[in-house]
Amino acid sequence: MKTALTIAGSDSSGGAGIQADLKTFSAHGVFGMSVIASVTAQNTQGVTAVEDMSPKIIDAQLDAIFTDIKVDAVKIGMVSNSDAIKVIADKLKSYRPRHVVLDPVMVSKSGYDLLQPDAKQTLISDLIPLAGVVTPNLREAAVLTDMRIEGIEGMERAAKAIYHMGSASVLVKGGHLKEEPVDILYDGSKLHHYKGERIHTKNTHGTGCTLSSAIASNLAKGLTLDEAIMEAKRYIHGAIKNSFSLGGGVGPTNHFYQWFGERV
Ligand SMILES: Nc1ncnc2c1ncn2[C@@H]1O[C@H](COP(=O)(O)OP(=O)(O)OP(=O)(O)O)[C@@H](O)[C@H]1O
Ligand SMILES: Cc1ncc(CO)c(N)n1
Repeated sequence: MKTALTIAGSDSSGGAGIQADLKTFSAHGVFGMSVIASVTAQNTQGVTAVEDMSPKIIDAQLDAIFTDIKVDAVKIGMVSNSDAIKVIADKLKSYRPRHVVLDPVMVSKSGYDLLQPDAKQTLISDLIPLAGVVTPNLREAAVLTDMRIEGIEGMERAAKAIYHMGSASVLVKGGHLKEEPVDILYDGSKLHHYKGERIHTKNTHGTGCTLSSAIASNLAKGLTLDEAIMEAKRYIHGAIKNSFSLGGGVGPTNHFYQWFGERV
């Protein structure tokens, strides 16, 4: 069985973060593992508290996995501070996993800061150069590049600018566009557009985590990056289409509709 590791934050309500990642890996038939970098107290209405794990326990979790198990793909999500980012970068440099998908999580859908402002520079200098693909949303791409991004042309410029920070490729996600949600990849030579059809629902908690974990799962299974993204877009479309209301706020994506029916 292929394996995938998520290095990210825990979402107590199960819609985003580590929990969304592990559900996505399972739905792809990939064995999921986790390194918890932060714990968030969170529900469908917002984040109320965050506690970061110490660099020491992040380091120990990474060693425990990599000294024993072959990791086919790594997905990195919320890592909120510089020290944690540095530990992760050091371990990736020594263990060299084949595929690294970096989702540069910065702000929750409800507006809570998940990346400390002074950690942005460390993310750029230490982690982006180790990524096979970086998957910022519009806002994250704007923060990383200090650019204003409104439409497709801005997304293309941002993808190129982030590529020049050192990652092998960049997928700027268009979920927050006013029009159809097209995602744009720059791989150093070409721009690729992955089109989607907008689904009108309030229940989009965890879409970014789900997409990056689906890409990591597909890479673990041996798909090319282009195939991995196309397949992940198909997966996120179904997961949003079958998303559901849970709690009083933004409900989660649905990973299991393929087995348990169109609606839960
Ligand atoms: N309403 C929607 N209908 C169809 N596809 C969508 C919709 N919203 C987002 N997507 C797709 O979902 C994926 C995640 O994109 P999005 O821009 O929402 O990420 P994100 O902002 O990082 O998510 P999160 O807020 O969970 O961190 C992208 O492939 C995007 O095109
Ligand atoms: C722990 C965690 N990671 C990522 C997100 C995405 O916004 C979130 N809300 N919570």
